[in-house]
Amino acid sequence: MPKRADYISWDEYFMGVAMLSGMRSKDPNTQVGACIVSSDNKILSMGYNGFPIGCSDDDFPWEREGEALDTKYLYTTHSELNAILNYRGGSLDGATLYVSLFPCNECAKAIIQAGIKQIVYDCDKYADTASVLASKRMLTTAGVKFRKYERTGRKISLEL
Ligand SMILES: Nc1nc(=O)n([C@H]2C[C@H](O)[C@@H](COP(=O)(O)O)O2)cc1CO
Ligand SMILES: [Zn+2]
Repeated sequence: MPKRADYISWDEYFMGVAMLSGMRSKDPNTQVGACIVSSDNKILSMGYNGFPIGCSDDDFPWEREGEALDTKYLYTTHSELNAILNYRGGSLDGATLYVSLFPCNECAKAIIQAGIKQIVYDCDKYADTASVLASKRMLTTAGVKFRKYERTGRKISLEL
């Protein structure tokens, strides 16, 4: 009997895990998920965007606009940083980051400093912002490769 032919690819698997992780986010506007993978295809860590541990999802603001202190932006940890910080195994040198939204400049710094060498991203909806332009400049200069995830159109259902 031949092996199954319709199994998911590595890219579908890791981006799928990143997106599943993003589904844990409480952010009402943008849910982001990240998955860090070793060069031999082992999942090392995952993360999603949210407030730091101990900072209640119910007490801190989810607003996008208003006084800076009353918006989420000063308080959220991005999925990529959470994935880096969640890793307890040692070095991330040479790893690949799968992320559902292109990393900002602050996460780019953490990615570079952690030794992550590739990024596979899905959405790039903030491509025109200074944050993402600065991010791409740093990543390119530091030799971190990035490529857009190629959607296959395959429906992956988790209905149980
Ligand atoms: N790469 C990213 N990873 C992230 O985890 N985030 C988080 C921060 C916020 O919680 C949310 C963005 O909110 P909004 O401005 O689209 O309503 O996504 C944002 C970016 C964008 O650079
Ligand atoms: Zn970020």
